[in-house]
Amino acid sequence: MLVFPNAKINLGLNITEKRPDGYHNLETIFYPVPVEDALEINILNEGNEKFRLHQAGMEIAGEAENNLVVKAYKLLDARFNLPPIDIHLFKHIPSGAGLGGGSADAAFMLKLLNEKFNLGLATEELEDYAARLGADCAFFVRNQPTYAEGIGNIFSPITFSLKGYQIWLVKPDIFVSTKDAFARIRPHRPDRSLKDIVQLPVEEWKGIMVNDFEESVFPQFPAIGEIKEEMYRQGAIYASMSGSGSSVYGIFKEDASLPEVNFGEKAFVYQGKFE
Ligand SMILES: C[C@](O)(CO)[C@H](O)COP(=O)(O)OP(=O)(O)OC[C@H]1O[C@@H](n2ccc(N)nc2=O)[C@H](O)[C@@H]1O
Ligand SMILES: Nc1ncnc2c1ncn2[C@@H]1O[C@H](COP(=O)(O)OP(=O)(O)OP(=O)(O)O)[C@@H](O)[C@H]1O
Repeated sequence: MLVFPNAKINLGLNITEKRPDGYHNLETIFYPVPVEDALEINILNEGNEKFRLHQAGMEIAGEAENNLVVKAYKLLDARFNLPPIDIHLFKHIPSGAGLGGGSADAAFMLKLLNEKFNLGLATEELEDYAARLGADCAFFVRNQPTYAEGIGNIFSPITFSLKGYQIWLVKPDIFVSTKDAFARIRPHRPDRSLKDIVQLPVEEWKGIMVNDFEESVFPQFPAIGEIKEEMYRQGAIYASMSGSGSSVYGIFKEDASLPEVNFGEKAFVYQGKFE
């Protein structure tokens, strides 16, 4: 069975307060984007290990045991004693990008196992398991536009669509530490909730819908801020960094023609349409 875990972007991100446990409360909107990994599982009929992970595409750091698809398998295996599986993961979503690629893989693995082995888990149960693997992981179970609050783990659905608009996504070869990015922020409550802002026409988002991380990340890594400026120069109706970076997206009208711009040899660039 083969699935295509997709990335997400954050539409706005307000860091509202620092909590006694060191984490931060925030509000953001997760929106699915059609940049995808590929994930396949088959029953493993040889050898005596529980799983084998074959990875291709972009490299990700760390041991197989730490891969979130393996963690997802182990989580359900502990309850259901699953058959051994052969896992093929093709990475296309850049890591450390604020695109949630690892979380998407994990959530899609949970859904895949549920279906392949007829585990009968309801959506809510899948979300509970996903939440144990990462704060934004549960979003990918439903994979619908979602307003998130708390530490990014309390969800409510929102109805609006970017269908028809184009997206231009760039991840430069720059690593931003999420932990450091949070540490540099002075949390504050926004004047207006994202829930309201997102209902305005996209043309009106500029200057109102804000990602608080930009204020701390752009001065440290000016090249990331320059990508955002370039997108506006090229006619974006809205542009922003996603999550704590380092990726930046621009939203363009359906009929805009997007140019080829060199953001560096190692940059990841995607141009496509929202589905
Ligand atoms: C900023 C977002 O990208 C928004 O989508 C995510 O909340 C970040 O999620 P993530 O990359 O999975 O980050 P995690 O691995 O959970 O957290 C990394 C570090 O960021 C800080 N952290 C994270 C989430 C949060 N609500 N408050 C925090 O202060 C903590 O120091 C934590 O140790
Ligand atoms: N299947 C996986 N794909 C990518 N990264 C994984 C995976 N499993 C574990 N990881 C680890 O998770 C880290 C974060 O990867 P991820 O792709 O979720 O990036 P991110 O852009 O930081 O996501 P977020 O939007 O949650 O901040 C990687 O550095 C990697 O070590």
